[in-house]
Amino acid sequence: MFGIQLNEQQRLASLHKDGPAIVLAVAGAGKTTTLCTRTANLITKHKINPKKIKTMTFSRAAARDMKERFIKLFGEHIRHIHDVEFSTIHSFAYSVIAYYYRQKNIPLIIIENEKEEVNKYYILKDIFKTVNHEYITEEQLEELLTQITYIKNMMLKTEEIEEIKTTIKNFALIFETYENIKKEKHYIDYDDMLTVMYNILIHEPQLLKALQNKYDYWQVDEFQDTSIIQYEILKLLAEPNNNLFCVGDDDQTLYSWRGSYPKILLDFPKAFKEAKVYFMEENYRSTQDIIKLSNRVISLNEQRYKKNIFTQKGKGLPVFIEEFNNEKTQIKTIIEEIKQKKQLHEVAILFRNNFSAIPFIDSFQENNIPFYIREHKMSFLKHWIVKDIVSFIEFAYRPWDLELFNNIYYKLNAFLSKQSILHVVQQLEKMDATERGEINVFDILLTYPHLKYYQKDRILRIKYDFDVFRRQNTNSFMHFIRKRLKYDEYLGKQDLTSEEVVNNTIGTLEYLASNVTTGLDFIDKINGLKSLVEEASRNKQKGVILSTIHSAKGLEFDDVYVIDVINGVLPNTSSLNQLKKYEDSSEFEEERRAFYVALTRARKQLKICSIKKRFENITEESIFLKEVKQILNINQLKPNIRSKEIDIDTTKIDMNAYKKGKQLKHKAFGKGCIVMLDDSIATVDFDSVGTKKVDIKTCIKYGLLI
Ligand SMILES: Nc1ncnc2c1ncn2[C@@H]1O[C@H](COP(=O)(O)OP(=O)(O)OP(=O)(O)O)[C@@H](O)[C@H]1O
Repeated sequence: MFGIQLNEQQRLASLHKDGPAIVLAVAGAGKTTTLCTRTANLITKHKINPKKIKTMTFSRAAARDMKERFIKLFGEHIRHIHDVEFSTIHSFAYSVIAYYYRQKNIPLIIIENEKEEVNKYYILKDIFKTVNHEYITEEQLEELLTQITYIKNMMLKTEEIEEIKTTIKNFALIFETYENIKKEKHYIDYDDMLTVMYNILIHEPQLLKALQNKYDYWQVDEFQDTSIIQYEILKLLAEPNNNLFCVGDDDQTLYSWRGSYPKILLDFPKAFKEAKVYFMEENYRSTQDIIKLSNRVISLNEQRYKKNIFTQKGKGLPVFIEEFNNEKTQIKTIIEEIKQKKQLHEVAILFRNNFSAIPFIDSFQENNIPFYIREHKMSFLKHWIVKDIVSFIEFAYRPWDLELFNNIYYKLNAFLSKQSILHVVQQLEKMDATERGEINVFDILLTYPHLKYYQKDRILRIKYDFDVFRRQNTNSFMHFIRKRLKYDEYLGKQDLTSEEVVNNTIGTLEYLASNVTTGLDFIDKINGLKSLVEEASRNKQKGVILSTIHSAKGLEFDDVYVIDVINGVLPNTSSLNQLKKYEDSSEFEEERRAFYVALTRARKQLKICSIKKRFENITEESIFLKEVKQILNINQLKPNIRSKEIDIDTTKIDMNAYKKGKQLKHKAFGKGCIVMLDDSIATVDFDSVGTKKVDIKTCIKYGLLI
């Protein structure tokens, strides 16, 4: 009726009206489409008030996308279409808590914002210091936060919390203290939104009843990422009619670290005996080659329900594997290819970690290529190592700035005591503003009477180094900070849970540093990137999409590049360690699911990109890439992809024709033009079949080059 030709399972699911139902489906099977159609059916066919339908999904961006899609599909048919609510369970919980606290006159203090005086980061750092008598590292703080999220989402009991695997000393005590402080002061963090809401629903039957009456139909997209507490909340809300309609795919579970519990998806029919189950295995998104590969990849996971994804679409373009020499050639090649594309918003670059995006953002800006970032939180730019490097450089130019000095003095390997710093503060207090603006903190430090001779030596040395560095004003600042100021040694001493993150952060900074001429330029670049990221994530302009795989869930694009497919990134180091040390494959399988999600985002063209060197370090081939090569039997194809031994006379190449993008004719593929020349390989964009790699000898033979 709405112009979409649904298949039988989709049709039945979209006509489902009352009682619980679950749609178990493969990627691209039309789960979201079915959920939207069902919503439209409820409104138009069964005359349900749009305000009575509540749909929830895993992220704010996903909720917004779903609403846009719903309006695009059914805007013409439904009058009050904007009344249908799409949200995350967290934002729904927040609105309930805010209402309840208002009624009870309880102050509601959210402690998520790092910039506010009271925030969870500060509280946890403080508790850690009191309990363990030492400062928490950024890595430990991250681990602590992840574990708190996990405990809350899994509704773990005290004895289970004590059993939890962690490197944090006195974890259970820290957790308990944190909970007590929040309770006493009415502080609420992100995870509490769920636990507090759950407790309200349990203890306030009237409010629960009101919510049950407010909505008649509850729907959940991406149900595989629902945690235990979210599930418990949903069950309470859906009572007594249990009009709970959920769609999901266990192969796309990506958030088990934060308590996603796909067993819920598969146990749904047991929990709701009267539940209707709909299965969907036909993919409507991608061409055959993409689907065949994705299916084979995910079939290598053991912890899954077997399904067989298929498509009726044509074979399409072959899946490309691109093995670049380093990150620079990866960027250069992809950018050159992108420049030839007409619909940039149909091109997505997907990555496992957001530091992979930084060099791309930098190059997109240089090449004037519009782009949109799905991730508003580019954690790389907020990373403590980035802050440290910026503080070092700024201090070199502002040696009187005590605040900067406070950020770095204990990272200089000078073993400075708190008393020596206090001495500096006291001396500064005696000076007037003009004097203060002219001194060098090191000079004051040297007047501290209790300095040991080796400390004096080190301070003089560091002061001298900073002076030389400032005078020279070159781009060797990374070397200066890492080697001369011995920041690498400081990093080596840190109790780091993720060496991978440190190496990649330093590597990315080295990459950015290689493109500037002075330390000050570098700071400008970092600040520029920060505003660029903010701008590009706010404005949903029609540009290339840069997204983590996690944020790309639910989306689709004509062309997809999955970049940095190397061991230590995809799959990540932690999953590889778990696998090697403990033969525990659960994390590794989650990484494979992430890879699967990335592959299945592509409609027409899929390129899996790896690099042999990353920031000058030799990389290890991704297990996933090896698997893909085996599946595609790529070793046989390899000579066609990169034919190394061609002896060509480069003087015969008409570079002008290439640069002007002159159209030339290939015997097999028809008209095309070369978009990129790399060693002995040309990337040719053919009108009929899209981009192909052709060795130059063939180009010459077929007249693409003369
Ligand atoms: N019956 C159909 N006929 C034609 N196209 C369809 C049909 N069902 C879905 N599609 C199209 O298939 C694509 C995938 O649909 P949708 O995003 O709803 O799948 P999904 O199961 O939610 O995907 P995923 O879980 O991978 O995010 C969309 O472009 C959608 O328009």
